[in-house]
Amino acid sequence: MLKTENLSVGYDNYVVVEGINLEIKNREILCIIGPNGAGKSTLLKTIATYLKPKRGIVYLNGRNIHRLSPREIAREMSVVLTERVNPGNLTGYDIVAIGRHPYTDIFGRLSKRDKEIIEYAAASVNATHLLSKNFFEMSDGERQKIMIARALAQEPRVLILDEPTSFLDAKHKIELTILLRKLATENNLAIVVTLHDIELALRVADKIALIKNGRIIAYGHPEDVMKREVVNNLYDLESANYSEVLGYFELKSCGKRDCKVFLICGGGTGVNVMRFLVKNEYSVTVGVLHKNDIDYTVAETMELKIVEEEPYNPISQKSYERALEEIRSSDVVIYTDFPIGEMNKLNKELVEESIKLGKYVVKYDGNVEKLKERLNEYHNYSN
Ligand SMILES: Nc1ncnc2c1ncn2[C@@H]1O[C@H](COP(=O)(O)OP(=O)(O)OP(=O)(O)O)[C@@H](O)[C@H]1O
Repeated sequence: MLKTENLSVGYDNYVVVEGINLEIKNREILCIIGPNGAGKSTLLKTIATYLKPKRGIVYLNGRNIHRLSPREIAREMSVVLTERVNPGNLTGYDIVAIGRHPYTDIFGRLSKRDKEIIEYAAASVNATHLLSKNFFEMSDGERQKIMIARALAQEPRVLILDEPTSFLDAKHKIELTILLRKLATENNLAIVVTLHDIELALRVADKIALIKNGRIIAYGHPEDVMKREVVNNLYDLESANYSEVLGYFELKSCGKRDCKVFLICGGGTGVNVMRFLVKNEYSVTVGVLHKNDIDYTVAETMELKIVEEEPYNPISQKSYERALEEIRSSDVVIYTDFPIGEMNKLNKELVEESIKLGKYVVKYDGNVEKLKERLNEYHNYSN
């Protein structure tokens, strides 16, 4: 449907991104990801013919898009940019109806079918209630929905969207990304979209292109592309790490606080405790964790110290001893309500041993406020 060949994009006297070779077929979503100012919008504007390429060609169905007439393009492709539009005193309906212009007569008269499509487009982004509202009275999120409905009313085969989720709340962000997936799969659309939400991109995109420093640094299936080093490098991350298993970031432990905590958990019961402790700059060691435990993944992403065990092996005496050694040098031991089985029963002994050693032992029962109170008690007591 859409292909760029050795494309360079930019403005009057400078190139922003060069050597862009991307291809998107119908039923596919291509997500463009990159830090602020990387050139994502510039690329989309060039594909959408609002800007001329500095070099190279954009093909739409095998034809150079920059040689097609605006009407020819409008019947194939619709574009939603982030720029604020000021359409004057128009209603949501009027705006969505603009999407029908490539199909109406010179007087812009709407047929019965046009009207049905307008209503269908609004309904598909949950914006029916906005059709009678004045555009200038809408919230940013409502405007965004109407602009997307306008693009859908155009019945495009290619849809270009620049940051379509930027003003939407969590529910509508998810709904919109699901809608994009549906439009691609069920309506055979080819969709090019820029998103800052990499977790959503990972979940809906068929292809992903990462832009940094004026070039595409990675391009392919998100599952192949979104590796820790690649994403960390994309955003020059220093205080967080991306995890491909979690599909998101975790803060890195800095351990600035002069309090060493040993956490005994497993099966995901430790995730919230780790997030709380890392946010509050505790120095944390976790164990004994099997390497296939989700708590291990989170701890490893946070770069916590881990006493680890191989998957599906019972905790060995060696790991147990290592954990005990860590506990001896810890100020506080926290344990969660972790499930106990043959593989991790020595973790229960670690809790008992911590009590015998006279450590300040706290049970986390799922309530962070209570955990915080117990830790404050410890701090007041130890001061
Ligand atoms: N109209 C313009 N004229 C000249 N330079 C521009 C223009 N618009 C953007 N730029 C510059 O081009 C570069 C890329 O901008 P662009 O808007 O494409 O980035 P982006 O990746 O979409 O960023 P963001 O994530 O912040 O939206 C930036 O350095 C920006 O300052």
